[in-house]
Parts: sequence; C-alpha cells; structure tokens
Amino acid sequence: MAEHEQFMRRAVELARSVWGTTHPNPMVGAVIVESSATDSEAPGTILAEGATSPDGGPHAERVALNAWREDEPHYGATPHTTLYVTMEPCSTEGRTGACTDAIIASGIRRVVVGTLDPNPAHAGRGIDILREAGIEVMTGILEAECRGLNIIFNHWITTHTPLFAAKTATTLDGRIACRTGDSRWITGEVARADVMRWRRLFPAIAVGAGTVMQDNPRLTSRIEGEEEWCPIRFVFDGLLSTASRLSTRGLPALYTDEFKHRTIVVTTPHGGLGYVRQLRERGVQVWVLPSPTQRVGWAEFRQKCAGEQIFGVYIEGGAQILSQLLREAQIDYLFSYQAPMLFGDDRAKPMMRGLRTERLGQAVRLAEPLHTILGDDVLTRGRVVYPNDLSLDETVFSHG
Ligand SMILES: NC(=O)C1=CN([C@@H]2O[C@H](COP(=O)(O)OP(=O)(O)OC[C@H]3O[C@@H](n4cnc5c(N)ncnc54)[C@H](OP(=O)(O)O)[C@@H]3O)[C@@H](O)[C@H]2O)C=CC1
Ligand SMILES: Nc1c(N[C@@H]2O[C@H](COP(=O)(O)O)[C@@H](O)[C@H]2O)[nH]c(=O)[nH]c1=O
Ligand SMILES: [Zn+2]
Repeated sequence: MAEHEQFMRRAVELARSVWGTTHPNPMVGAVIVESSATDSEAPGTILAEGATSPDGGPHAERVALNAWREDEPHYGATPHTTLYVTMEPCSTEGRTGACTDAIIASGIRRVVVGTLDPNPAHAGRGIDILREAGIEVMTGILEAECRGLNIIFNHWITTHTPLFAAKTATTLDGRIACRTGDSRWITGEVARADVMRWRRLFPAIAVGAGTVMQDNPRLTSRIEGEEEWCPIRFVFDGLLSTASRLSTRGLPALYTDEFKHRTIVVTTPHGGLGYVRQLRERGVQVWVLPSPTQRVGWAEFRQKCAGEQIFGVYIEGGAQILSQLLREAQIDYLFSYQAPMLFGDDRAKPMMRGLRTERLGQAVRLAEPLHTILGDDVLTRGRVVYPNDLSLDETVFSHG
C-alpha cells in the first residue's frame, strides 16, 4: 500500500504541474511503473509519466503511454507493469479517443486509480471496461487528495454551471475591513501568496464596485519565478459608479493596466449607456444583464458565465456582494483565510451578513473542511452546504 501511495503521490504532483491550464478538462497525472519480478519488496521503477495537456490535448494516460512507447516501440508491458492515474480513465471517444482503449492496447495488466470520474457519462464505467478486459483495477488510493485536485471540474461536469467560490480574509471576529475601509493587509504574506495560486487556477475573479474604489486592486496572479497571469476580472457595478467617478478619482488600474481587455464590468440597463460606451472605447468589456433593479441577479450571471464557458469564478468580495451571494445560496465553495487579530468594532465590515440564524441547525456549513496553516494565518476551505430553512433578516437588506 505504501508503494501505491508513493506512486500516486507522484501522479498528484504531475497533475498539479498543469495547474489552471486544462479547463474544461480536469488536471490528471499518470505514472507507469515496473515492479521487480523477483523481489516484491524492491521499489518499482518509473518508466514514464504524463499530465493532462492544455486546451483539450491528449489526456495524462496517453501522454504517459506515448512517452513510454518512444522508449519501447511495442510497449514492453509485463505482468509487473502498473499504471497509476489520479482519476478514472475516460471511456468515451471525446476529442482524443477513450483512454481505456489505449490502456487495453498497451498490454498493461494492472491499473491503480485515485478517484472515480464524477462525469456521469464515465463514473465507474472506465473501471468496468478495464476489468472486463481482464485488467486488475485498484481504486481509492489517496482518493480525497485526487478528488480535491479538481474542485472546478467536479462542479462543472455535474451541474454545467461555473463553481462560485467566495474568498475572504478576515480577523478572528470575522471582519474584512475596519470601519474606515482599511484592510491592507489583514492576512500575512504566506496566506496572500496562497491566494495567488488560486487566482491562477480560477478562470475568473470577481469583486464589487466598493472594493475597486476602496482598494484599486490588480487582481492578477503574481507568483515568484512565474510570469504575471491575469484571469478574467469581473467588476460588479450596477450603476457604473466606478466609471462615473473616473474623472474625479482617477481610473482604476483594472481599466487602464496592460490586462484591461481582460476586465469585464457587469452592470444593468440602469448604469447608463454613455458610461458603457466610454468603457468599451477604452478596451474594457461590459456585460449589461437585464435586471429590474440596479443589482445584477446572481443566477443570471451564473447562466451567462455558463454560456461563455467560464468554468469557475473566485469571488473576492467585498462584504456587500458576498452577503448577497450568501443569502441567495449562490456560494458553492468557500476559502476563508483568518488572521490572528480582532477589531471588536461593530462598525467594522463583517464578511457576510443578512441571515436570520435562530438555531444551530440553520447554520451554513462547510462539507469535508480542509485546514491549512499559512504562516500566522489559517485557511479553512470546503464546499458550502445550506440548511433547508435558510432564513433572511429582512431588516438588514432593507438597508442594502
Ligand atoms: N479582507 C477581504 O477579504 C476583503 C476586504 N475588502 C474590503 O471590503 C470593502 C468593500 O466592501 P463593500 O463596501 O461591501 O463593497 P463591494 O465590493 O461588495 O461592492 C459594493 C458595490 O458593488 C455594487 N454591487 C453590489 N451588488 C451588485 C450586484 N448584484 N450587481 C451589480 N453591482 C452590485 C454596488 O454598487 P451600487 O451601490 O452602485 O449599487 C455596491 O456599491 C473595502 O473596504 C475593501 O477593502 C474587499 C474585498 C476582500
Ligand atoms: N485585504 C486582504 C485581501 N483583499 C483582497 O485582495 C485585493 C487586492 O488584490 P491585489 O491588488 O491584486 O493585491 C483586494 O481588493 C481584496 O479583494 N486579500 C487577502 O488575501 N488578504 C487581505 O488581507
Ligand atoms: Zn482520457
């Protein structure tokens, strides 16, 4: 078992090496290993490795098999050759041919799988096909880790909508900014560097107009040793106040920097066509979504993203948009970074508000939470589970 975990860990590492580059495909890693025919205690030798190719190219299993065949033109599979793969091999033609076919053709007799493919077209089918072909299949090695590699894919493939992940950086008493709006920085360098990794994974980031005006953020992924990366950057601004204040407050970086064509302002017909035109003339994109009020509806935004093939959105705040998302049960996943400080000030900004939680049974919870210590701070993350009787505190939202 320890050996299986060792090679699966290598496969997970390979999957991570293509972080954020494979959408809509999952990140998968594969390793082909030869064990000793005579000494079952001897460590196996890695023959070939692979990871999912970017943009719909060959899957990890095929990349590994192709690399192996370069060395062994007729494959050299023996009864002691094992393929380790983080996710169940696909079993439908797709764009690149079923991996189950390629594995069977290679003569490999043993496959170790991390997790099942959540795609209902595959789920378990790939395993059945391999077994029917006489291949020994073992499942569930480092399962949680392998499944956790693909939070975006897992959601997309089962719901056909993007994963909406909220991210907050709070004090111990759950505040994201002081009463004045000051919030830089609550979390320390290590936690902020971790945020940069998630920004590299998600195809898009979203913030509200209040955050743009208070923080003038860049919203790019800046990782030491890597080129700066810019996801799509959504700005929620129903009345286009960020555009109308341009002349008095100067232009937000999101509308002027070298990635401004990656900024999409999301607004309503109440925002004013003149501002929409001005933004577009600058090279900034604008989505005007139908809405009876000055607020874009989150369900409409989700559908629009799905139509545009945007597979996941990392929503960084502020308090107002996060509170709306919570009360509409639109947050699928939460990244909560918590720093060891507290404000103890009622007028500091709470990360989310507006629910009426009278009993613990009504609490919003995280399923299978993961905790990571990052310098002085702690990240708690997980899938959000809402109670059946989510109840709103109307007194809060009558004031916006
Ligand atoms: N620590 C942390 O993790 C973070 C802290 N912050 C801090 O939070 C503060 C900003 O938060 P907050 O003031 O609540 O502002 P938000 O960033 O939530 O933006 C609120 C504004 O966005 C617009 N808006 C809200 N909902 C919608 C919608 N559904 N559709 C279109 N536009 C919408 C509104 O414009 P209008 O009023 O015109 O309708 C509103 O003024 C800052 O101090 C910032 O530093 C921000 C992000 C993260
Ligand atoms: N204050 C705060 C965060 N704030 C978030 O980061 C944004 C700034 O991004 P950038 O300009 O790209 O560095 C800011 O507008 C807000 O969304 N994030 C954190 O991880 N920790 C923190 O303490
Ligand atoms: Zn495949």
